[in-house]
Amino acid sequence: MNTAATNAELIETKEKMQQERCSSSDRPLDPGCLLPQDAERSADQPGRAVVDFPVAAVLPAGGSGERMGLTTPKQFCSIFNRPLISYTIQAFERLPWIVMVVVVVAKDNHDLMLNIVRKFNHTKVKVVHGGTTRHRSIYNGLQAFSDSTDSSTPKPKVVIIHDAVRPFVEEDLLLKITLAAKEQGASGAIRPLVSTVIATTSESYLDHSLERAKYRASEMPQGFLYDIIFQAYQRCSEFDLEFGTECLHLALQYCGTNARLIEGPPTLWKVTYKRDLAAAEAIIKETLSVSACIIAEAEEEAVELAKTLQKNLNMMETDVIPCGKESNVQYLSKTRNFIHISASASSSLWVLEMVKCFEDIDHARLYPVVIVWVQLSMTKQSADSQETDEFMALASEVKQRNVLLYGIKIDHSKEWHPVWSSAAVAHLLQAWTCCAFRDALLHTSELEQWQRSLERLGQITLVLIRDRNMALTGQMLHV
Ligand SMILES: Nc1ccn([C@@H]2O[C@H](COP(=O)(O)OP(=O)(O)OP(=O)(O)O)[C@@H](O)[C@H]2O)c(=O)n1
Ligand SMILES: O=C(CO)[C@H](O)[C@H](O)COP(=O)(O)O
Repeated sequence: MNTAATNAELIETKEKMQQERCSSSDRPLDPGCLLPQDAERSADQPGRAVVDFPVAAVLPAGGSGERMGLTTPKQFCSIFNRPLISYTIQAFERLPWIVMVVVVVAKDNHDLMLNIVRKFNHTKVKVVHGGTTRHRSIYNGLQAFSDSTDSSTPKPKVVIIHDAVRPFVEEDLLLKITLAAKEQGASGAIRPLVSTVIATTSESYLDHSLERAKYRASEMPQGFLYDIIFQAYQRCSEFDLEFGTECLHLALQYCGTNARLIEGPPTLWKVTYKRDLAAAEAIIKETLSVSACIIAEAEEEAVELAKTLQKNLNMMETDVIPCGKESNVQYLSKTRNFIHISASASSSLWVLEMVKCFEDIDHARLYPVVIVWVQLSMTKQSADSQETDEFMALASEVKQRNVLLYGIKIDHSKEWHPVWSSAAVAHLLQAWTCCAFRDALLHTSELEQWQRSLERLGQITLVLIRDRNMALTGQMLHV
């Protein structure tokens, strides 16, 4: 960036980002906000304005994640240095119409949870202690609202219950669940069954099988009028609290409330096994890499390279903009991937200024931001060790602030291709009499080489952005 952005511009950008986060824009910032199926919004989508009553959420996070088989409970496992539970909290907290998020954790994890809340600046969270089963934990979470002496947790009209280990939940669905819960008393998300459900005998023989098309998998989120679900938990049996797995069932059995069922997207699935963590990471990566901003320095070659790279990155939405304060700041709110193209040796000032802007608008708090610095080298010199060390040091400095910096050097020297410039071949070439033929041949070779370099540049840039590999930051790759 040539000139630092003014505070007013940054404040404006931050406000714009907040509006975009809260709006139904088609390219939101946060994974969870943008999943392909949500682009197809149904015509009967309820409007945001209709939520004119208090809505709170209870996220049970008091389990130990036995099926995951790790020592850390799955809700505290990290993706991009951020625990899963924080992604789920954010999915609720970002919605202005959700006033409070009660997170239920085991007593031993209380401090860990408070640290997460502090570190990721969650502002609507209240932490309460869980019980020995999921139902007991949910009940504890609901009780947080029943204490009339605690003004920090006023009783909501509708409460949404959602497992802490289901990080991808969209506003559309939360709205539908909330409105259906208000109208009907209870509502829940469902999915078609993947496998057929069968009943077995005690000797492990088939007893009978269910007609798959008639049944659905019960997922989360589920919504309830607070008074109904709280009453259901007060009335239910010890057996229910110990062995039950379905909140909708409690509302039906103990309050006579039939839940309205709403089909949700496949991304609602519950992180249960190790492979689910990898799947969650893949979804986050995919969502973070839908777009990029290519910023070209003023040199003619840099601008040309930017345009070519844009063509080669056709799997992503890209914009090419000149390096300058307005454009740079404006684009901060649109993507978390930046490709800076320059023909000069150092971009460290630009990188530091960008990182400062990210900090000012809190752009890298929740998700890592990628900067790929593409250096167009007009001479055939390879980077000296001081240059490499400086780049490494810069990358490790900005990594502390969740910015992943990678470098790619692309050689565009006017010298001949190495194969042709060997002494022997050069000698032969000098002997040529037909200069025009010789020049044409050399030129073709250079062009092919350049073409290959451009293709590799596109491929490597895409991989760096998609993979967001922490270990590769500070590397200066050569194409
Ligand atoms: N005593 C419990 C048990 C579960 N949960 C929460 O309920 C959600 C769904 O439960 P599940 O996937 O079964 O989580 P775990 O019980 O942790 O997993 P496992 O059954 O593999 O041990 C999770 O967010 C989990 O933390 C809870 O709050 N309190
Ligand atoms: O999908 C659900 C429907 O309410 C629950 O998340 C599920 O039943 C939780 O059960 P468990 O803790 O045994 O995995």
